[in-house]
Amino acid sequence: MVRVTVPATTANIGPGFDCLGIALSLYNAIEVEETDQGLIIEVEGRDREKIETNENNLIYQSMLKTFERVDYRPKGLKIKQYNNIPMARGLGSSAACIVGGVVAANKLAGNPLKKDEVLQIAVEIEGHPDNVTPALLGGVVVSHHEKGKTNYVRFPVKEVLNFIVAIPETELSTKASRGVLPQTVPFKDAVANVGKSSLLVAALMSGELDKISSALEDRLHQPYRISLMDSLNNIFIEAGKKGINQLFLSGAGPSIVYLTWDQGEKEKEEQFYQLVASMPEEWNIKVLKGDNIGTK
Ligand SMILES: Nc1ncnc2c1ncn2[C@@H]1O[C@H](COP(=O)(O)OP(=O)(O)OP(=O)(O)O)[C@@H](O)[C@H]1O
Ligand SMILES: N[C@@H](CCO)C(=O)O
Repeated sequence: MVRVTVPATTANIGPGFDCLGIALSLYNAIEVEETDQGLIIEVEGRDREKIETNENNLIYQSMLKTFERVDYRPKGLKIKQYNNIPMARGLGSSAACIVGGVVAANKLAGNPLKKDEVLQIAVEIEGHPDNVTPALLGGVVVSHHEKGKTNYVRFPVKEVLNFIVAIPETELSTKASRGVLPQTVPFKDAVANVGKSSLLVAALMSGELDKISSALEDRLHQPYRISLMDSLNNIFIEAGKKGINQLFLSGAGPSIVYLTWDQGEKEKEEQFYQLVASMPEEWNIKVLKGDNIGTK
């Protein structure tokens, strides 16, 4: 029996659209074993009622693609999922399934694939690299996929960083959230994002955390996405008025991350909690750390 744990991930981190992601201390686990025949899929934990337990299951599909790639044919499979990452909230639930499935299948086949080959299959399935790269590798990953190849640089996420994640009950699929993005943007907005995402990566890598606040502004996707949910709009506007600037939409949303590192921020953190609690929907808050291990 093979057991794989995969971290949640938060992608984009504001301006790093489709190219920046960080692994977080919230995990899904998958247990897989070969059987004599058939397919059994059991699911425990979050959102279990929304998950297909037949051949359409995303973990199974990811395993199948991997087995085909390495020419391995198990007679039957039993898959057990233990889910803590909420689906369709911007925390990389599908990425965790895809990476977990590919890694588990590779292990059952005797590990014929190297890590970068595992990553390649995961990116092909997910369609963008910014969740699956930190899910597999842990840490902060800057990635770009073109001409069938994913180039990336990975570095550790600083221990001092806290990721206060506000998760609404409302779901927002990545597909729907990508559907509201513009085909073109003003040149000045593109230039601003290049500058901000470059500054953000440099600050996260060097530890010059005081540079992060001004580097989190995004003009390519957040302005269009936060209009999808009144509370998202209200939280960003009200937080800005209170000088709470280290907020970003987690991946395609709707979860929001408040990035903190300074013990002196306690009052602002309390104001953030109160702001989220004042929203009409049910929001759940998790205080997470970065994960530097990735998939185990
Ligand atoms: N834990 C899971 N178990 C099985 N299938 C899943 C799981 N999470 C996601 N999926 C599959 O992936 C599809 C997309 O999932 P989801 O809506 O979570 O998208 P996503 O891109 O991962 O967004 P997010 O990052 O918000 O989770 C789902 O419709 C489902 O088929
Ligand atoms: N970069 C992707 C992240 C999805 O989690 C998006 O924003 O659509």
